[in-house]
Parts: sequence; C-alpha cells; structure tokens
Amino acid sequence: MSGDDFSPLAAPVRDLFARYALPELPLFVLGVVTSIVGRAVSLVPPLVLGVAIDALFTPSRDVAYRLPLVPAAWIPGDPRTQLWLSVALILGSLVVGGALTWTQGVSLSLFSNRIQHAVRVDAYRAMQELDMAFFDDKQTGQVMAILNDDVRNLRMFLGSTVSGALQLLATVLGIAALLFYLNAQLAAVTLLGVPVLAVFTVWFMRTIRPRYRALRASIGDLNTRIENNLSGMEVIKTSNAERYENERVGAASWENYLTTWSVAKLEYLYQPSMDLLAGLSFAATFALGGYWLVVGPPPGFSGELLVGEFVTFLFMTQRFVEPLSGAGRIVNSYENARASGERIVDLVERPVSVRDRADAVRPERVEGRVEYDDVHFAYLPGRPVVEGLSFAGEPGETIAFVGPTGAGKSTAAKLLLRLYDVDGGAIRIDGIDVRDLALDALRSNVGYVSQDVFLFDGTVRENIAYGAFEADDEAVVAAARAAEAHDFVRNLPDGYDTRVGERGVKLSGGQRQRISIARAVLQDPAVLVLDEATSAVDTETEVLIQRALDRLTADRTTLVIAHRLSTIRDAEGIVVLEEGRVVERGTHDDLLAAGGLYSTLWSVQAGERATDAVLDRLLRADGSEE
Ligand SMILES: Nc1ncnc2c1ncn2[C@@H]1O[C@H](COP(=O)(O)OP(=O)(O)OP(=O)(O)O)[C@@H](O)[C@H]1O
Repeated sequence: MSGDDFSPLAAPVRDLFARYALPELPLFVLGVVTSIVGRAVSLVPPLVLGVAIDALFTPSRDVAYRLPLVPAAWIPGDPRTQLWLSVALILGSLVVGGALTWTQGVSLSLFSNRIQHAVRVDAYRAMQELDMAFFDDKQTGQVMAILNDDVRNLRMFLGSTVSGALQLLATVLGIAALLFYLNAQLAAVTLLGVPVLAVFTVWFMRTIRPRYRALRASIGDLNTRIENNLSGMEVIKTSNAERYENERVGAASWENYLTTWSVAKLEYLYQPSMDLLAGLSFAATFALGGYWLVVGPPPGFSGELLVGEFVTFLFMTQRFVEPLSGAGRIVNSYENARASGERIVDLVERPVSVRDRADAVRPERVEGRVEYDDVHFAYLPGRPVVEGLSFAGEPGETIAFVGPTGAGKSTAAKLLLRLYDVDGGAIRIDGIDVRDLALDALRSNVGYVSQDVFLFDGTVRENIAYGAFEADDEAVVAAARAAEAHDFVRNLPDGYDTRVGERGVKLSGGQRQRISIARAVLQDPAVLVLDEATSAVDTETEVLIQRALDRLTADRTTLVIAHRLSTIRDAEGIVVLEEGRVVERGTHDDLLAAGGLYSTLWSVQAGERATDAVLDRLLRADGSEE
C-alpha cells in the first residue's frame, strides 16, 4: 500500500490544489459555503411539512407547532397564522435557495475556470522550456492531451468535485445529526449502511485507479496518431495509405474504447450498487417506521412515533442517502483528476538541463569568434554522435561541415545554439562558454536557417518578422529584398499580408527558403548556423537563393552544413566529419590536394561515377550497410 493511500488527496492533486486553488480561495469558500447553506435551506420545506401535518392537519391537534432552533416564544399561537408562517417559510426557502444556487454556480465556475487558465498557461510555459530531447521522444498528441484533456479534467474536479465533496460531508453530517435529533432509534437503522458504503468505495478507488491511468494514456496515443496523420496527409494520399491509416487509427481508437470500457464497466457496477445500498437503507427505515406506526414499536424500540415526524424523517433519509450514492461520482472524478494531475505534474516539474545558469552573462552583441574545443555529444548514452570535434572560426569567417549523411554535421551545429548541451569539451563564442551565456542572448546572437523551413500559419510579414517582432514595415521589406523575396511576395495576392497556410503550404519550397533567409537577415545575428537545403530547386531559384545567402553570410561568422560542395569553395575552413569524428580539415584546395574523403565527395558531386567502395564509405555512417 503506498503512503498516499492514507491521505485524502494524492500528492499531485494536493500540490496542484495548493499552487493554483489557494490564490482563488475566496471564490472557493464562497462557493462551498453557499452550497452548504443552500442544502440546509432546502431542508426547510420537509421540516415545515412534518410539523404542519402533526400540529395543523391532524384532527386531534394535541401536538404543539414547534420548529427546530426557533424559540417557542417566537411562534404565533393562532393556527391560521401558523399556516401562513409555514407557507412563507416554504416560499422564502425556495427563493433564498435559488439565490444561493446561483451564487454557488457562479463563484465555483469562476474559480475552476481561472484555475484551468492558470494551469494551462503554466503547463504550456513549462513545456516550452523543456529540453529538445523531450520533444524528440514525446509525441505531440500526448502533450496536446495534457494541455487540453488533463487540464480540463482538473478544472471539472476542482470546480465541482471538491466543493461537491465538502457539501456531501456537510450534508451527511448535518442530516445525520438532524436524524438523531428527530428519532435516534430510527436514525441508527438508517446509518447502518454507511460503513458498508465506505468499504465498497475504498475497493472501487483502488481498482479503478490503474484503469484511469491507462485511459488517459490511450487518449494521448489516439491524439498522437491523428495529429501525425494530419501532418502527413500528403504522404498518406500519395502512398495510397488511406486503408493502412484507417486501420492504425482504428486500432488506437479500439485501444481507447477498451480502456474507456474497463473504466465504465466498473463505474456502472459501482454506481447502481451504491444506489442499491442507499435504497436499502431507505427501505429499512421505511419498513421499521411503518411497522412502528401501524403495529407499535418494533422489538428493541420504544416510545411514540407521529405521522408528521415520520414523514419528515423519511424526507430527511432521502436527503441523506441521495448524496451518499453521489459519493460514487465524486470518487470517480477524483480518480480521473488524479491520473490527469499526475500527467500535468510530470510535465510541469520535469527537470530541464538546457537552462540559464544563475550567473549567466548577457552580452549585447558578440564579435563572433566561434570555437569548438574537443566537443563530445551523444543523443543516447553509449552511442556518440560527435567525438572530439575541435576547430575555431574568426569573426566573419565561414566554416563548413562536410561529410557523409548521418556523420553528425547538423548535430554539431545545433550544439552551438544549445538545442542540446555538449557531454564533454566546450563550445565558446568570443571565449565565453555557451553554457555561461543566457539562452536569449545566445540565440539572438546566433541565427539559424534550417533546411526544414518552418513557417507559421500567418502572413508573410509575420513570418519574416518572427523573432524580431518590433521590426517595422520598412525593415521587413529591406530584409525581403536582401533575401531575394521581395519580388515574389509583391506578386502574391495580398503581398506581405498574404497568409502562408499551415507550415507555409501555400508557398513553394524555394519561396519558403527565401522567407526564412529574410527572417535571418532581419535578426542580423553575429553568428549564423546555416543548414543548407538538400532539396533541389530550379536553377534560377537556386541562383537567387545563393545570392541571398552570400549577402546573408557576408559579414558574419557562419557555420554551414554543406551538402553541395560548390557553395563552400571559398570557405575559410572546411571540417570533414565521418561518424562524428574529424577526418580532414583545411581549405577546399588543401583538401582536394590531400586526395582524401573530401576529394572523393567532390569528384562524386562533379559527376564522376563512384566505385562501390566509395559508395560504401559515403553510406556507412547512415547504417545502410546493416
Ligand atoms: N534527435 C535525435 N535523437 C537521436 N538520434 C539522432 C537525433 N538526431 C539525429 N540523430 C542521429 O545522429 C546521427 C547524426 O545525425 P545528423 O543529423 O547530425 O547527421 P548529418 O551529418 O547532419 O546528416 P545529413 O547530412 O543526412 O543531414 C544520425 O545517426 C542520426 O540518426
């Protein structure tokens, strides 16, 4: 048995409640108090009814008109006034009850929605700061499920379940006391079912907990599959994969059906059993009280029972057993919220390794001297991707990474931006270890133009100014001109206000690349990481892009991941990587003269037919030989 089984709230739910609910406590208290008072007020009609039956409507009329908690001196003596008092009390309690219900609804709804907003925003912020490694592993759908479904579950739990539980507790205790006040002997019979209900509820909670965890995970899996497919719709269609994907989505949905069913079948066993137990309590009370009225006190009972008293008692019993059977819903919502709470806490409190140090430095603008000093890195322990990489580039120089596919070129470049942190050695800019720079200062000084251009759904202007949000129109147009994008943008239906569609689908590959170059021009960083595009564009576009890139890289230190060697002939330094290690370095001419891997790559790109041995070497790093 785990420790938190003894606690009324499991740690994640408790922590989330403490962090988010405490600041909104006044609303919560208002909601709970009005709900409890509302419950109490709703007891007035049956109480008054019972009193009226015995004191006013029973012909013998030897019973005095008495109301609990009201001094006898305040009660009028005249039966007619007593009747109108009864009517007024019933009407008044209905009006007050309505007002209380409204207040309760509004305050609890405000309370839970504010919490939902705060939790969602915080969870998003925390998620955005997580290491890239998290996003490499975690599926989008799972994260979406946390930010949507799990946060919503928590809201429903905080908004109605917590207050519902407190209300239930108050009602059950209050009515139990009232039942004892009305008739202690009958009350003992009514309350007999409570321990049985409690034991049954504990069993239910234990059994349903793992099922809720599985259910929450299956929702994440299903979201992931659908999200993946939406992103890859073009591939699905062109690969005739619709049937295959129907089956995969069907399988994920079936898994979700099974987990939902495993929760539901337990719920539908629990809820009616609770209703039945509660009903049995009511039936036992009715049977014994009825016997008492018709025959006289049952064995073990003594005294007199009046009809009105019994009617009130039965109404109260009904009010007592009703919430008891509702305990099922509360427990159920709690277990659901607990599974969601665990997932939210797991996201929000996940340790982050790529973050600012306490004494991080924030230089305004760096000169741009870049130095890799014996850098080591592995995505997975024991599988090094970069091993002992060292080189230096002076401000304004271009350093090119060249090598077979999978050699670690992109990885080595991403380390400069701290998308990942090195495992060994150091990367320095102007002599400062990048881990000592504040992340925002580092990334505003190091631009990144990737081969997978990502545009956000929005206008061309918004996409160019992404990251340089304060740039004015003039600067945006100047950047577009420098990136050879101005002419085509001007010819788009709405010019700079044209929407590019999700991921920029409404633009061609070459157009997207030029927008991303314009983005970098506008950012104007001292250092640039340029992951050269591999996809072919037509010659004219290629010339435009090359001219734009030449302008972009002219006065800044550039690390270029080169796929076409013709573009880096003039680079000050070329680092040839193979399987994460530097195998050659030098200028284009040096490397050609050396006759090593670079010159082989060069001759292959120049159109010479590669021998099988050369092809093997070029592909080895990619694992293609296995
Ligand atoms: N996020 C990741 N998680 C785990 N392994 C990765 C990740 N990204 C890349 N790798 C692996 O690291 C190795 C180097 O990849 P990298 O992208 O750096 O190579 P590259 O030289 O840039 O290749 P290419 O020229 O094909 O773009 C590859 O074996 C790849 O499978």
